[in-house]
Amino acid sequence: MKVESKHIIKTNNLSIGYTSRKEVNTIASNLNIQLKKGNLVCLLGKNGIGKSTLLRTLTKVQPALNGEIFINNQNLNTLNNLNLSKSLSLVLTERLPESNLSVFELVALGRQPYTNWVGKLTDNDLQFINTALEQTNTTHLIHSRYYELSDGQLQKVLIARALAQNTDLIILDEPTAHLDLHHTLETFTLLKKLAVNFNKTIIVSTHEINLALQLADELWLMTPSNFVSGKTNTLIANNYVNQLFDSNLIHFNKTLKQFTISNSQ
Ligand SMILES: Nc1ncnc2c1ncn2[C@@H]1O[C@H](COP(=O)(O)OP(=O)(O)OP(=O)(O)O)[C@@H](O)[C@H]1O
Repeated sequence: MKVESKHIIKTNNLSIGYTSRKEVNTIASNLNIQLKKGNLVCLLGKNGIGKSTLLRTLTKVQPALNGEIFINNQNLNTLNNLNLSKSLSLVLTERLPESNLSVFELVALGRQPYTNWVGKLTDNDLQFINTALEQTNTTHLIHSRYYELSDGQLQKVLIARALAQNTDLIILDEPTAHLDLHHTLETFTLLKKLAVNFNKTIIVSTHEINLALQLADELWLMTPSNFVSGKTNTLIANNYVNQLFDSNLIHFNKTLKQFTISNSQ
């Protein structure tokens, strides 16, 4: 009998990167990720290290260079788009193409995998949409047009769309990049709540390192030499966190569990 793993995401010797006609640019290789359900994971690493590339590969937005990815024990390559969109939702930072959609219509798109061919929304769909708007504090924007939203408002609406999609796994690429401190905290608190109260698995790439250290159940750290994952305290104790930046300007204070500015003297 085949024993199925409990991992919502599992990778075998995954390599990520880009292929052009002339060459292969490998960003990271031999990634063996195993993630259990119900965790808030923060993916950390300096600019250009490959966080977006990893998230785009895990979500089939771009192909893996090598290796395998399993989502809920199913090989990503064998998942069709409908089943993929019932398994995971994705929040990217890139602006969508210009459109006339209202916030309601944008969030309603999250229900697309569940609606019939006419796309008629049921009471159940409306319930998911309204709850998603409430959870992200965007109900007041419901009639606004996409192009009228600030970057921060749009980010929250896109999170609402992912919530309306009601998937076990939600993957977000720098969701707080355009948010002020208050809204950043609000977003992270919401993500944590979704993991704790609703057993959602959330993977979020972020530069909010100090927040990640406080809130994440697990960290994924990308450095030029390796990829490590694990509980925050274990990674701190094993000196992985302080290797995130090769910089004289900041250092990691183990007692405070924070990066602080280095003494210039
Ligand atoms: N479409 C692309 N084609 C070729 N190379 C790319 C492409 N997109 C990104 N890269 C390269 O891949 C590397 C990793 O980029 P990526 O965007 O994944 O980093 P990141 O960790 O998300 O960075 P940031 O924190 O700045 O958003 C970079 O060297 C980047 O130049």
